[in-house]
Amino acid sequence: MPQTSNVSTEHEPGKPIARRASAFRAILRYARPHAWTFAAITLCSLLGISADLLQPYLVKIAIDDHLAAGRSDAGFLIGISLVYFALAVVSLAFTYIQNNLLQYAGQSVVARIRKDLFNHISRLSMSFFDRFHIGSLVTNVSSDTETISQFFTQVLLSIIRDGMMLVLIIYFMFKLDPMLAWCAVLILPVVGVIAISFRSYLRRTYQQARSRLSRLIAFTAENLAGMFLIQAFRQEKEQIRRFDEQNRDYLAANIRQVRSNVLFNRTFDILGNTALALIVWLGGKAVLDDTIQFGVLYAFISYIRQFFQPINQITSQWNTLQSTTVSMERIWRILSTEPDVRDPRPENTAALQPEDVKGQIDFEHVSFGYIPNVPVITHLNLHIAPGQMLGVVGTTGAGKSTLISLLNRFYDVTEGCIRVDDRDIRSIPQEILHRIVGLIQQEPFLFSGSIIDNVRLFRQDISRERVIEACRFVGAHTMIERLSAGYDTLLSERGSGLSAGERQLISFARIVVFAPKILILDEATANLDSHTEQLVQQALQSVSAGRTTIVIAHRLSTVMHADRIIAMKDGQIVEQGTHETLMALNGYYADLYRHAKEASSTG
Ligand SMILES: Nc1ncnc2c1ncn2[C@@H]1O[C@H](COP(=O)(O)OP(=O)(O)OP(=O)(O)O)[C@@H](O)[C@H]1O
Repeated sequence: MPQTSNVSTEHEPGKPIARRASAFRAILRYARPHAWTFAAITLCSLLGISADLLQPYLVKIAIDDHLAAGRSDAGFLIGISLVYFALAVVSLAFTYIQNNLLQYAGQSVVARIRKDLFNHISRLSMSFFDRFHIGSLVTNVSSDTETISQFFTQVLLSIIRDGMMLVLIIYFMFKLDPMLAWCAVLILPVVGVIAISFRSYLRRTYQQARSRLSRLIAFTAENLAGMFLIQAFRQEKEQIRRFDEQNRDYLAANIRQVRSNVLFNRTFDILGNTALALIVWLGGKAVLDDTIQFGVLYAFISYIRQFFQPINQITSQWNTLQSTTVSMERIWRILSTEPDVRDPRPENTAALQPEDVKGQIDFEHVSFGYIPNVPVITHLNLHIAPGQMLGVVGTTGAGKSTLISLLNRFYDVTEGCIRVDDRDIRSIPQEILHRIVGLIQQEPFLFSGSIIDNVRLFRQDISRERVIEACRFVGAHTMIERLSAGYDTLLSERGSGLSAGERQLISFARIVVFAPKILILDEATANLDSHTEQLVQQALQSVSAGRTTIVIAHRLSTVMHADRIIAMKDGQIVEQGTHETLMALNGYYADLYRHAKEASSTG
């Protein structure tokens, strides 16, 4: 089957470490164009840290070589103070430059990832959207990219800056006193063991919190979209109960995550303080025994304080690193998903321009199923002549919409082929195919924006005059003129300020502007009252002239006047002909017609 998944699902077995590593490498490649900036950040960090770490050493020189030695060289002390001040300024300047560069590079990298992610999702096939929750995708585009941003702006800085700081502190400590330095450094393996043993637990708690948040977002989005239905069926209480349950789950997971983070960080604080106490005791004893000078102990205590700062930083960034690897993996899972429906290779591409298309459609032995081994369409043959209007009827689940999805190449056929003007649609680039085939759905989708932009789908090369002309053509002009700001009226999300018929007329105008040679209406008049349906029917007459038109309808009155009607059942065409010939057959279509009539007279 063509729709076998290329996407790993949440529960996919496999090699998580290898998968995580390849996701990490792939995301890191986004930093490549900024390699020089990252090199400059490293240099600035090195200079800033060196300036920081030289300060205790200067104090040591002042104490041991001058104050303790009883020299009264005020000029020298002033000199040391000035150098100390200059070092502080140098450290500040380089830290400032380094932070600015890092924010610039990090945010640019993430903006690029976000752009690629959105572009990629837009190109993915419908089968991908069948498998992925919209809520999860929203989380991927918004919060996962934000977590990756933290990696580039915090974690990477910590690895560069704190890593170098740790090495330099160890260098200075050994230079001052190897015995005390060994005591400090021996603590490092303990730190390592604690970090590793916490690692998998922290990752698990983080993953749990994330997946519960995704679930909560998906639930909220779905409920907001279906609020009409929830209220109509008085399901508010049940939905609130389910929301509460998921909200509590998320809260519990979040608290678990925060608790384990705090435990992790406090363990490090205790470790740091223990080391400090040890050094004060050992170092103090050594000063009393006169084996080291007081200035050395002072500098050593300063370094040991700073020693735990980078370790603490790196380990606390460890948590962010955990979240980042999860986010990188989730984003990479999407970025590495290949669309099931692909454009043809250049050598297989049919030379077909939308304006030259006549509009002939052929389905040849077409079979298809959404799920492997569950066929929805089987060995279907259908010829539609250019300019013909074809009505498609059938009971629910018969496969009518699937037929349309296949013609649009939202999915690829499993067997057989579909041709437009004798060209296999798999040889037509999708961009061209979608200019040839226009689709009007039962619930036309309108974006937040003006009416003008909704008709021309934000394409600035389509003039306002052309939009107005199209609206006049479908009979929407008077209705639009009556709106508060006419064509510039801003529609709220999904056009909720307009009636179903008005939204439908706007989508007809869209078709006129984009002028596809083949027009598909999927139950486009199902939601309309009879007066609005009449308006839309008139618009349909005007719009379908000169176009091959396929009309899927539950209301058989919509397709009665079609040139030909096909009646579908279980993914096959069981009858076809004009309304009159099908009625004369007194078979499946006639049955549907009678049922529809009875339903409308009792309704
Ligand atoms: N995205 C999908 N994933 C899995 N199965 C699907 C999907 N879309 C449709 N189906 C199944 O395919 C079959 C045909 O569905 P289709 O939507 O084509 O029927 P239809 O004739 O248009 O029905 P209706 O008149 O109710 O819209 C149904 O059994 C349906 O459950």
